Amino acid sequence: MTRFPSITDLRTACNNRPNGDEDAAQAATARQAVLTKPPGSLGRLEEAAIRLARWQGREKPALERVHVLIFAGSHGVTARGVSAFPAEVTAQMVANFSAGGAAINQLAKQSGAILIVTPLEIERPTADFTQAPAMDEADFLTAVQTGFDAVPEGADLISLGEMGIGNTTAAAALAAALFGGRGADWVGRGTGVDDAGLSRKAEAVDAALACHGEALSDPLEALRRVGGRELAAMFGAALSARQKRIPLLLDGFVCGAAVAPLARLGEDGLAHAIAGHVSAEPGHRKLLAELGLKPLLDLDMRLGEGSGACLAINILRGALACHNGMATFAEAGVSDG
Ligand SMILES: Cc1cc2ncn([C@H]3O[C@H](COP(=O)(O)O)[C@@H](O)[C@H]3O)c2cc1C
Ligand SMILES: O=C(O)c1cccnc1
Repeated sequence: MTRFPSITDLRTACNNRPNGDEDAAQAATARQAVLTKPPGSLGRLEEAAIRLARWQGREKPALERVHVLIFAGSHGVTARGVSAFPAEVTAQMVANFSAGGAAINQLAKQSGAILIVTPLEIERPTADFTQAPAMDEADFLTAVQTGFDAVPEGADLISLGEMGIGNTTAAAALAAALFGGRGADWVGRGTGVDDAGLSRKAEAVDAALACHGEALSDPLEALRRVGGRELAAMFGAALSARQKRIPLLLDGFVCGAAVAPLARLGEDGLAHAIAGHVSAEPGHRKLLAELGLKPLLDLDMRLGEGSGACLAINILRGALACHNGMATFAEAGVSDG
C-alpha cells in the first residue's frame, strides 16, 4: 500500500510513473489499419481506442468497470466574494449527490458508470490562500492520500470531478502558479459572477501570487498553497491511476488545474489522461493547450461535478464499439484499396 507520510514520500511517489503497454498500443494501431473503413476515418475515436489499449494493456480494451470519482472541499477564499453562490452550497450539493438529484447522478447512470462521492472535511474550509497556505502539510497529504486510495485496482477507466464553491478561483491561482501569467489571464465567471466578482477573482489570484512568491515554483507546493482539498484529492487519484496503469478521463478547468502539477513534475505525467471536454471557463482552453491535450467534447458546459468527463464516456464507448466490433477487410471480403 502506497503511503505519503511526508511531502518527500509524495515527491518520490510522483517519480514512479510506469509507462503504458507499447505492445498493446501497437496491436491496437495495427487493428485500426485493417478495419473496414478508410484509414483514419474515425478520427480521434481511433486515437482514443489506441490510448485505452495502451493503458489497459490489451489490444481490445473494455469499459465495464468505469468509476466516476467526485471529490468535494470547502474554500476559505470564498470570504473574498469570488463565487455567485454561498459556501454552504458545497455541503448542500454533497447531500444532493447522495439523494441522486444532481446532474452527475443522471449522467453517471446514463453512461453506465459507478459514481463515488468523497467529501473532504467540507465543514472545515481551507485557509484563505491570499494570506496563508490553503493547507498545512498534514492536511494536504491526507487529501492526496484520500484521492489516491479512492482508485480501485482493476478499474477500466477513472473519470474525475469535483464540487467546491470558490474552486474556480483556486484553479486559476494554481494555473497561474504553474504556467505563469496573472489573475486576469486565468479567471472566468465560474458559477456566474458579475464584472465586479470577476475583478475580485483576479485580485485574489494576484494577491495569492504575491503572498506565496517563489514557493509556487514547486508544483506540489503550488497545489498545497493555492489549491484545495478536492484538488489535492484529484491529483492523488490521477497519480494512483497512473501507477495502476488505468486510463484517466479529465473534466473541466478545476479538474485540469488539479492534475496539472503531474505534468509539471514530469513531461509524460499525464500520458494516461484523456480530456473529456473543454469547459466554457476561458482558462480551460489555455490550460489544455499548455498540457497538449485535445478535448473530446466542446459543449459550452461549465458545471464541474465531472459532468463533461462523464458525458465523454459515451464517446469512448462508441470508439470501442467500432474498435472491438468492426470486421476487418479480410473478414468481410471488402477490397482494401
Ligand atoms: C448549485 C451548484 C451546483 C454545482 N455543481 C458544480 N458546481 C461548480 O461550481 C463551483 C465552482 O464555481 P465558483 O468558483 O464560481 O464557486 C464548484 O462547486 C463546481 O463544481 C456547482 C455550483 C452550484 C452553485
Ligand atoms: O470547468 C470547470 O471545471 C468549472 C466551471 C464552472 C464551474 N465549476 C467548474
